[in-house]
Amino acid sequence: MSRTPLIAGNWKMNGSRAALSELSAMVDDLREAPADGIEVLICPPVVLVAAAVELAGGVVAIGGQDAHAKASGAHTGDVSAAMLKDAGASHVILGHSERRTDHGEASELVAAKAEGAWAAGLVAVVCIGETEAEKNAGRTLDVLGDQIRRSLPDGTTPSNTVVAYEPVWAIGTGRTPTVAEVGETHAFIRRELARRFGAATANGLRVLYGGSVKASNAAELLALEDVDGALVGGASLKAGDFLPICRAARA
Ligand SMILES: O=C[C@H](O)COP(=O)(O)O
Repeated sequence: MSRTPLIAGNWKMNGSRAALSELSAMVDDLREAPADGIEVLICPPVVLVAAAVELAGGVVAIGGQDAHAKASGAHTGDVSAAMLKDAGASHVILGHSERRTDHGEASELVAAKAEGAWAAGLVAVVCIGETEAEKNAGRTLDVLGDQIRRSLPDGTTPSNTVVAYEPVWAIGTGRTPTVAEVGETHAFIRRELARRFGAATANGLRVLYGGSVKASNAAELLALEDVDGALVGGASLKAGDFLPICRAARA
């Protein structure tokens, strides 16, 4: 089955209204020379989502970086998926390792948030990944299998969910697994998805790789059979860094 590659940028807690000029540069470039057959998504801090949607003009999809599981209520400081949808977002990142670490988010909460995202009509980009200690203990596949079982709700489909594999130790460090390791891990994830949701769903689900993706390593990672795009952090902040990654994705 052919899966449309998705190149997603996660700005994390970076950016300001002035930084939206980088999004404008991405949009202008992609409008002039469309990356045919590729979807491009930028997830800015929540306060910039509405402005980003306007600037993106449908050329680049805009998403949030987290959302509460519920649609509304007494949850000071939180933002719901319905609010992101209302602001024009189409996707939301859930269960990023920084949320799991900084806010103690467990896989069950991530699954509840995914259901909340679906109810609002957003695509959930659900993140999984092992820590360095787990990798060194030889537990990578166990950890990923467990996160797939508990973070992805029944009802996961290729149209409501994207999976992002991010080895925690590769995030923002400049270190990545070897290309062969990424290929093997993604093949494992695809097999686990098939066990959980059946072959047809697993073959349709996009599985992104994230962790120190940059222009110089994007092509070899994105050429792998089971890698359907990238979740890019640092290299998504500047158009000059991000656009070459988009161009490296196979259509
Ligand atoms: O969500 C993005 C990832 O955490 C990757 O971040 P990075 O590209 O800066 O390593």
